[in-house]
Amino acid sequence: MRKSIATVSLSGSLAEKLAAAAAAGFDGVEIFENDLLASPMSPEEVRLRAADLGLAMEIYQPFRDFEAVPADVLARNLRRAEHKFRVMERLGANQLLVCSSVSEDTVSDDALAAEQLHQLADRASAYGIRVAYEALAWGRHVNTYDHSWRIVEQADHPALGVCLDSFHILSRGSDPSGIQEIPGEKIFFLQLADAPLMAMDVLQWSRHYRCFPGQGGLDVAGLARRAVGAGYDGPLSLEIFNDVFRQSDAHRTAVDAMRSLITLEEAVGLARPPAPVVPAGFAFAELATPETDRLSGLLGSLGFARTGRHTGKPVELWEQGHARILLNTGGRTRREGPALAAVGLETPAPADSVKRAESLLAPVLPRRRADNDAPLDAVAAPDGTELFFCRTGHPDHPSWTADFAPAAAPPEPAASAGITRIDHLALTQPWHHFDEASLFYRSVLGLQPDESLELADPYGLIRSRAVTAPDGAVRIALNVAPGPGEHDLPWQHVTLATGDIVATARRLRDLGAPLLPIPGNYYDDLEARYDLGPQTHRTLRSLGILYDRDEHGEFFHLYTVTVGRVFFEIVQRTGGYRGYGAQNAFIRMAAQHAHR
Ligand SMILES: O=C(O)c1ccc(O)c(O)c1
Ligand SMILES: [Mg+2]
Repeated sequence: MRKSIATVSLSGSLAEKLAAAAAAGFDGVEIFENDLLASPMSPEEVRLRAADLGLAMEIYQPFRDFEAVPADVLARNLRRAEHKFRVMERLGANQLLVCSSVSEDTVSDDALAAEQLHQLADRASAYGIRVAYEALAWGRHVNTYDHSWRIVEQADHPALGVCLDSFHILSRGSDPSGIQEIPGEKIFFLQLADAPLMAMDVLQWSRHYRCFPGQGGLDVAGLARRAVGAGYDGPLSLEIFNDVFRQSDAHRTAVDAMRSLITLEEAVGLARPPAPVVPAGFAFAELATPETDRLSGLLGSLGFARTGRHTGKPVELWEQGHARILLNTGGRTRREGPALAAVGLETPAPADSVKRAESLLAPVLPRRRADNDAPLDAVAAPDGTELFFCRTGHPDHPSWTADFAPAAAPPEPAASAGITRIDHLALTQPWHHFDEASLFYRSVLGLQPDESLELADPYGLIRSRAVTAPDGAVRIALNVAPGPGEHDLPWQHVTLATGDIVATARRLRDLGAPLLPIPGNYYDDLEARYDLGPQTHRTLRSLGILYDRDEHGEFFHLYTVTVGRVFFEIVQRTGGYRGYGAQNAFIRMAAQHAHR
């Protein structure tokens, strides 16, 4: 189906919005009236510009407070409408969106509304224009889609239909199944918007918090499926009022928008991009660092051994169990010191992973490799982290590990601390790319986003949302501070799994690992919350291990201090625990501040 976006969803001037929409591959736009009014371009110039960019003028909007009014107000409203029709004629737009009235002039009288909308449609059709009537969720008398349809049906004019907007329908909890009762040719327009589930005034919610489908909690795909099922064949149009998008780069937002629509089309069964290849584990975590001393000391104290050196680049491979860490001194590093720069993901079919990523507009990175290196494809995640698609140690596939020569010095004997693999990675997102990131991981990699959490830090509030493979083999926690401040560059971490946290913790003490001290108050409270037996409570307290549980199992975790932007966490999950110890995050963050 045609893909469209409302200009209100993008930042900048009308010219910039059109350019961004076209560059991202949209077929058309909804022209938001204010964008035209504020533009130095005449309607004719806008029309030409859009045509040059290959963009159709899908609709002109909004026309407000029209229907079910006294005769004198109607006369004024029709006069107002004539002006709009003439502008639309110059613009080359042949549909006008009319929002249900919020005015004090409007009365609750469906017959009157229908009769007046009929008059409007009649005048519009003289210009070759159609009128799409949309029930705003906060409309004074008409605020549900079924009500708007009853009025349109009663008005019975070929140039009058409904505009369905997923936000207005789903935010009120209306049942979208009635959409199938509307004849497809009477659905003139379909606007798609998602939103995070929030308990708040619906107008504020709509004007500030809408987001692209797949980024919030509404079943937008389910609604679109019903409209298509009813026979709707107009464009799928994104109409997103969002405070963050208003100030973000329009080109980037438009790509995010397009990724959302492709994912929605796939969910609705309208398009079949290459299927997602869900990663089967972490191949490695790569830390960019100006020098290796501090990190190699830390890794050694965690029981890692340096097992290889890249044959062509200043990169070291450190291993323990199936956990692999790369230390890269060759890349660009920031003044904050070590940072998580790349992630290797195990995939059964790297070429298919790349195809999926490309079809969802993920930036595929040029291969930076020497001729004799194993081919390794990577895409850039929204925060710039490079994601490599790996097939480690598989006989039918070149393995990235072959590019590493065994370390000159043999690893320290039996230094292992019982770490088996990477459990999860925590990546910090720029605050204005957070929703983009969760959709990216979901659509490009097929990971499932968990619910969004808020974690209290002593100096701020961190929003956190994990994306997880169904089998838990890959988990990535996305964190963000909601505003500027100390957390512009917050910490990232690498979480390592052990099968025996107590044995690992003891071993780390012996190895001199720099562990994060946890306050005694935490353990006093833990005893109040859980009866784990005096012995376990003593052990957790003495080793600085934190504890959590959910309905599936238990979670034990401890932390190292922070080096540069990075720290390590070591965890033991039992019985299928799904979370990340979120309820302990404030203890950890306070301890990190205290330690600095
Ligand atoms: O918030 C509004 O006023 C508004 C305007 C036009 C729309 O299509 C809409 O969904 C909301
Ligand atoms: Mg709308």
